[in-house]
Amino acid sequence: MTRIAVVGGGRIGEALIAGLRESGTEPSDIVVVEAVQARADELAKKYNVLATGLDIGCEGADVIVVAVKPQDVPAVVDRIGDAISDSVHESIVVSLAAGVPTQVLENKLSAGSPVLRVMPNTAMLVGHGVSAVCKGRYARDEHLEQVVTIMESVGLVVVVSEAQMDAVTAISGSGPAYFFLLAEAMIDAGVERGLPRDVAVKLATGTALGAGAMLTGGGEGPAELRYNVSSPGGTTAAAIRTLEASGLRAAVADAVEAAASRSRSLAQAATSDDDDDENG
Ligand SMILES: NC(=O)C1=CN([C@@H]2O[C@H](COP(=O)(O)OP(=O)(O)OC[C@H]3O[C@@H](n4cnc5c(N)ncnc54)[C@H](O)[C@@H]3O)[C@@H](O)[C@H]2O)C=CC1
Ligand SMILES: O=C(O)[C@@H]1CCC=N1
Repeated sequence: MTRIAVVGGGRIGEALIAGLRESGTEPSDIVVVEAVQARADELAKKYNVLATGLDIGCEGADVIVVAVKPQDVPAVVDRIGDAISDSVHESIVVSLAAGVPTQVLENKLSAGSPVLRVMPNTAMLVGHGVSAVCKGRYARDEHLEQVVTIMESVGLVVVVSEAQMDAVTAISGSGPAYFFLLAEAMIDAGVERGLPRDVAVKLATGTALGAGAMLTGGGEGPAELRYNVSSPGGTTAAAIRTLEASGLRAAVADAVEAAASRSRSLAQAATSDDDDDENG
């Protein structure tokens, strides 16, 4: 059994714990380290897992998942490094943080420590997460396999290079929010057309579920599926023309560039913190 310590029990830490529990991971194989005591207690109760301090949480952990804000990663990994430096047990350190390069973590740990990055998304909560995994400098293939296996228990996994992580973050890390915004807009538009809100919610969310299943069904691609909805001279063609004229594609491209750019700047923030530590 792989013992997993999740450091940071916020939104993504909880999504991981929930997905792991749902997929059958034993509660005794999960430990959560969360700075806010009330939140730690909440997670411990909800998922029947141990909530503890960082030293005890890291002790004997096979995989230590860092799920704190990017800006907090250097300080937290510093403490993890202290906690595991004397251990004979090898721990893999996995960062979920947007932007932060593996090198920042490696610099805080004993020489040669295996570090990987994973960019997951909140759909882990329902077993349909999408995660991209990349190895740091000292991680070997068996470390990669171990992390891929964990993330596969909560959804789909792709292996990428670290250079691709900003783009991944902008597509699948932040991506659920883009679909949620579209769903909100559809619901509000339905209400504007006179539908009761609960009916509009059912229509929009059920349509999202069906469209998602068709998109991931392994059959036709998105353009082909869209053509099949668009009857000649019909309603869909009229709607799509309006969406295109409103600049939907350009808006999506700009949004993805904004997210990737923000990811790059989070890297700079974490790297400068790292430099400060090393210089001072
Ligand atoms: N929310 C999302 O959809 C995704 C988030 N991420 C990454 O996951 C990380 C966390 O994001 P969220 O969960 O959204 O943030 P969040 O703010 O909800 O959670 C962070 C948690 O870490 C805790 N924390 C802070 N310092 C700590 C410490 N020293 N020891 C233990 N716990 C500590 C905080 O109390 C908080 O509960 C970020 O780096 C983000 O880039 C990655 C993919 C998706
Ligand atoms: O918004 C964020 O910064 C995090 C990373 C990807 C999704 N949520």
